[in-house]
Amino acid sequence: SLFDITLEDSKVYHRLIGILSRCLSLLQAPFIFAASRVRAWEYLFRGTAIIQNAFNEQANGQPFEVLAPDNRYVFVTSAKHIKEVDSAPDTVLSLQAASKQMLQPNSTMYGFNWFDRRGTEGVGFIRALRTLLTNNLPQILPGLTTIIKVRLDALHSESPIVGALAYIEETLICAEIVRLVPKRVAGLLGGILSRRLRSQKIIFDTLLPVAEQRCLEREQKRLGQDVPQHADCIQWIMETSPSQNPWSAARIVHELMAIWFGSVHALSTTITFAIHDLCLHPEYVKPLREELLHSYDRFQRTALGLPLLDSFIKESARLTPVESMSTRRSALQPFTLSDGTTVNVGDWACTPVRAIMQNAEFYPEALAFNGFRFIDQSGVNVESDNFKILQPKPSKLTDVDNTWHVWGTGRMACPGRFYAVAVMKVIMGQIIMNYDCDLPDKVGSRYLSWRSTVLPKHKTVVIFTPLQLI
Ligand code: HEM
Repeated sequence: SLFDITLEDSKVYHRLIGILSRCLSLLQAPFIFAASRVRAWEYLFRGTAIIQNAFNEQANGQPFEVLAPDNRYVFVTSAKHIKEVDSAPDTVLSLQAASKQMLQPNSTMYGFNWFDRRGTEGVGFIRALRTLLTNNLPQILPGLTTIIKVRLDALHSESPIVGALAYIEETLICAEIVRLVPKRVAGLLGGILSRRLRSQKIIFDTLLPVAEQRCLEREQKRLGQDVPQHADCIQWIMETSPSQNPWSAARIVHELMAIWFGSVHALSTTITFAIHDLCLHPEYVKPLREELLHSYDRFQRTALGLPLLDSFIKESARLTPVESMSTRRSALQPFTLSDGTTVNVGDWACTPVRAIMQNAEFYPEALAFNGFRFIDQSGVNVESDNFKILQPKPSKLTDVDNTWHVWGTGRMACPGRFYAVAVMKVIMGQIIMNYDCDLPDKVGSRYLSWRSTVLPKHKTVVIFTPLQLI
């Protein structure tokens, strides 16, 4: 009957549609996969923009995901989720495992291979840096001021000088290569590269005899002999290492190399951007110079003060942070946030530090440079109307909170931040008090972007003119 034919036809039709849509979905799956892989590789070159776009489009207080060739990143944005990440045990979400993946220490730090789990060999370095180094700043700063002053003079007469950052650059490049090649060849390639990298060997060989002497003195002290007193990081790292199983000289040097990496790169880049900002906003030079001439000596003696400079560097770090990703934790076990988002083994939980710091919800006139936005109005006298104190609450560069993730968040926030800020103030202070700076090309691009990191371009020129010559 007509009805039977129609029914039969419609069955054939539906079957055909079914086959067609299965074929399409079979074709679509590889297409979607290929597109997501292309996007993952794009992350290497446009990571900062990709994170920002994902934050703008998807976040709204919720976690969002970004893919890289070797990782899935789950960005958390709300105070609640940040707390959940911070409270996860070190056996589940690990900062050390994330750092290990980033730096590939086995290939870049002279065979150092630290444990994924934090605290396996103690966390003495926290006391060494957060407490002992910070407490000793008043003793360190006068000497450091002299070193920086002499070094700036030398740089000025010999410029351009490069090479001081070779260890950091070689470490990053080597670690990136090892991260991106297939796992089967990563070990072999890492071995070849590490034998060819000279800077890590030079650092290791230079520090080893010093650490050996300190270990010898440790032994002599144990036997009741008189030994020299040392107040420096080598000594503090040695003294805060596990007492049951005292570290060898090589182990101490490895720890120093890891800390060195973490400290030098972020510090030098942050200062470079702050110098650029001084050139781009010259109206800040006068009040900053006045503050320094009036209060630098006190700062040198106490490591405290200089609120205008503090706020200026903070504003520079807010608008040009070195990193767009903070609070990195690699999942050693699956982890689920309270909204159901999962972080699988090998994925990272992290925070979008740049996007949060440039969010108008937390920072009024978020994209405008306001060098004194963080100062406490009651304590400082800034005469010009050009300088707006925009934040509802004053804050310091060393602060850590849910809208300021430059130092990480929660219990693992950077223990070197008090030292880092003091060093930045010494360098910026010496530059502002002794030089006028100028950026001849104010409109050209000054940054390189790789993954979530922004670096100043080598070819960006800043002219330093000594003040007495003006
Ligand atoms: C501008 C300079 C610096 C920046 C932006 C910076 C930033 C950071 C960040 C984001 C973390 C991760 C915290 C987390 O994930 O919650 C960290 C950790 C760390 N930083 Fe810094 N840092 C700087 C300078 C320094 C300096 C100068 C030192 C040493 C003197 C240092 C030593 C460390 C150490 C040892 C850790 C690991 C902490 C842990 O495992 O608990 N940093 N830093």
